Amino acid sequence: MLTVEKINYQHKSFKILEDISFDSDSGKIIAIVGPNGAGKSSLLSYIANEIEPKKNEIQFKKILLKNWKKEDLSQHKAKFSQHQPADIPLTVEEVVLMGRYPYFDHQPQKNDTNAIELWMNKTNISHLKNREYIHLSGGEKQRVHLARIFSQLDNNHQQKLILLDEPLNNLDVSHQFNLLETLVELKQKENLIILVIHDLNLAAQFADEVILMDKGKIVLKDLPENVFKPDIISKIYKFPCTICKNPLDQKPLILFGKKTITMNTITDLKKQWDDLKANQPKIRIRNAAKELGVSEMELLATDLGNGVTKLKPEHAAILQEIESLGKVMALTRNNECVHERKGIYLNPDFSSPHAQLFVGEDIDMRIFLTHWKTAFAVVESSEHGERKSLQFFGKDGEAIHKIYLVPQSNTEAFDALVEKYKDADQTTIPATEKVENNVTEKPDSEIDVEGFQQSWIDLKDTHNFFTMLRKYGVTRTQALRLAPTDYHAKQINKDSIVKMLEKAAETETPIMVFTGNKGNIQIHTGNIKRTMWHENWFNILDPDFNMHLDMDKIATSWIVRKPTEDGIVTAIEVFNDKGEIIVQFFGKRKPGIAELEQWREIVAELN
Ligand SMILES: Nc1ncnc2c1ncn2[C@@H]1O[C@H](COP(=O)(O)OP(=O)(O)OP(=O)(O)O)[C@@H](O)[C@H]1O
Repeated sequence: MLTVEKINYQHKSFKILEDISFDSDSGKIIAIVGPNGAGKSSLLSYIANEIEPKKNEIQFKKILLKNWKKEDLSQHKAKFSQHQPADIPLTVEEVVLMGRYPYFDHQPQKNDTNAIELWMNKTNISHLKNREYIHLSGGEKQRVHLARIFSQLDNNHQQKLILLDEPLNNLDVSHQFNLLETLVELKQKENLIILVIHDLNLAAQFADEVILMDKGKIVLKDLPENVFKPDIISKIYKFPCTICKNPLDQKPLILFGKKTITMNTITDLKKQWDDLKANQPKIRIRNAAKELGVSEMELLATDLGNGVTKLKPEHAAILQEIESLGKVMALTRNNECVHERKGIYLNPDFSSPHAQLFVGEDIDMRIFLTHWKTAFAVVESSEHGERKSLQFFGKDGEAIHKIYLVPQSNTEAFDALVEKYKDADQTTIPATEKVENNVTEKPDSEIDVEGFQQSWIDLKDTHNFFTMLRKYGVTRTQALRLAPTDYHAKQINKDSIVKMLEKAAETETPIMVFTGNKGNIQIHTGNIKRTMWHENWFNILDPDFNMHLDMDKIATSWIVRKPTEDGIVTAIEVFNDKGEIIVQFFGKRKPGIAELEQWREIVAELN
C-alpha cells in the first residue's frame, strides 16, 4: 500500500533524512520511535507530501504520491501534526467540520454531520462542541484535531493512510488508551496507521511493527520484540534499560533506569523453569532458582494453581496448628547445611514477640517470625506418588522452613489446614527485598575487649551469648578470637567435624545439632547412627534425623566454651566464608544437668 524508496532530505549540509526506504501493507499500526531529533517528524511530513512533494520516492496505492490529485488525496490520507494552531477563532464543532471540507462546497451534508457527530463522540468531545476552541485545554484541543482528521477519512474508500505525529502528547492515560484502541479498530478495517510515539511501552503494546530511527536513518524496522532489546535500546537512547515481558500480553516491557536488573515475569519464568526441568529432570528448585537468577519463592509461585496454593501470611496461627498433622518432617536449612527432623510439633510457645518456640523432644525450634513473609502449600506429583508440604519463605524469597508430610501424617488435617488458610489472591506474590547480611567487623581497637571478656566469664546461660555479642558490637568469629583466656576458643580442622560425628555415632554419645537461617533454628537432640559421605556432602542418615553438610563451604570451625550455671558448655561452631554460622554441635544437655563427660572426651581429641 505504501512504498518509500531512498528518501534523502537535507538542510544545507545537514542530513535530516538519509537513505530511508521501507514499504508496508494496509491493516497495520507502525510506530516510529527514536530519540529527539532523530528525524521522525520529518519522515512523517515527507510521507504526508508536505516536504518536496515533486519527488518520486513515495508510492501510495501504487500511484506516485506526487501524481495524486490534492482533493483525492485528502480523502485517502490524513495527518495529525505535533504542532497545532492554538488560536482558531471557531467553535469545537466548526473545527471538527474542517475535516469535511474535501466533501462539501457550501453546506455540510448529512454524511458530514453524521461523521463529525460520530468522531466527536469517539474522542469524547461531544460535550464541548459549542465551546470556543481557543479556550480549551491542551488535551481537549488535541482531541478536537484527532476528531477532525478521523472525520476527514470517514468515507467509503478502502485502505486509508493515517499519519499521526505524537498524538498521545497532552492526553491523560484513559484518553491515550481510548485513542490507541480507536487506532486498532481502524487498522482492523484495513487502514494503515503510522504514528510517531515516544512511549516505547505503548508502542510495544499496540504496534504491529516498529521503525527505530536515529540520526536521520532507520536503524531497524521489525516486530516490537525484535526492536526492543536492551542492547539496542540502551545504545540508541544512551541510557541503561531492562526489558522483560509484559505479563498482560507477553509484549516487551521496557524499564529505564540506571540500575539494570534481571527480571522475569511469572509466565516467562514458568517457561524457563519448565525448560530447565526438561533438560535436567533431577534439578532441585533451590538450584534452579539460582540458575535463573530469582528466589526460590518466585520460582515456586510459577506453579500457583498447579499444585501450589498461596496461604494467608498468618504464620503464627498456621504453625500452632501443625500438631494436628501428626508426625511430619521439619526441614530447615541454610546455604551449607540441611537439617531434617521427623516428629510432632508439640508445645508451641508463641508468647514472646522476639522468638517463638517449639520445645518438643523431636521438634525443637527457635522461630523469628519477623523474618517470615510468605507461605504456600505444595503438592508435588511424581512416579512415587504425591508429596505434600507447607513451605515458608523470608522477605528475600529464600526458604525459611518446610514441613513435609510423611506416611504417618494426617493428610485430611493437612487439606483442612490448606483450605482454612488459603489466600483469596492466588495470582500475585509480594515483591522480594534484598536482605543485607551485615556481618561487617569493627576493628578490635574499637571494642571494649576487657568488658566483653568479663561478660563472657560472667555468662550464666548460653542463650545470653548473642545479646552479649550485640552489646559489645562484635561479630561471632571476632568474639571467638577475643574470647577470655580461660575460655580460649580453639580453631580446628574441618575434618575434625567428621571425626567428631563418627565418634559420637560409634560411642553412642547423644549430641545436639543446631542449624538455621534468619527466620528459624532447628535442633536435633539424640544419638546419631548412620553417617555417610556423598560427594562433597557429609551426611547423617537416620530414620528420624538427617543432616547434610556441604564440607566444601566450611571456612572455619571452632571449639567454643561458655560458662553456665550447670558448668562449662562446649560447642563446635562451624562458619562459612562470610562469617555466618552454618551449624553448631553440642553434647546432649538440659538445664540443671552438667555437660556429658563423653562429649568432652570426644572434643578433647579434636585438632
Ligand atoms: N526545515 C528544517 N530546517 C532545518 N533543520 C531541520 C528542519 N526540519 C528538521 N530539522 C532538523 O532535523 C532533525 C530532525 O528533526 P525532527 O523534527 O524530524 O526530529 P524528531 O525525531 O521528530 O524529534 P523530536 O523527538 O524532538 O520531535 C532535527 O535536528 C531538526 O532540527
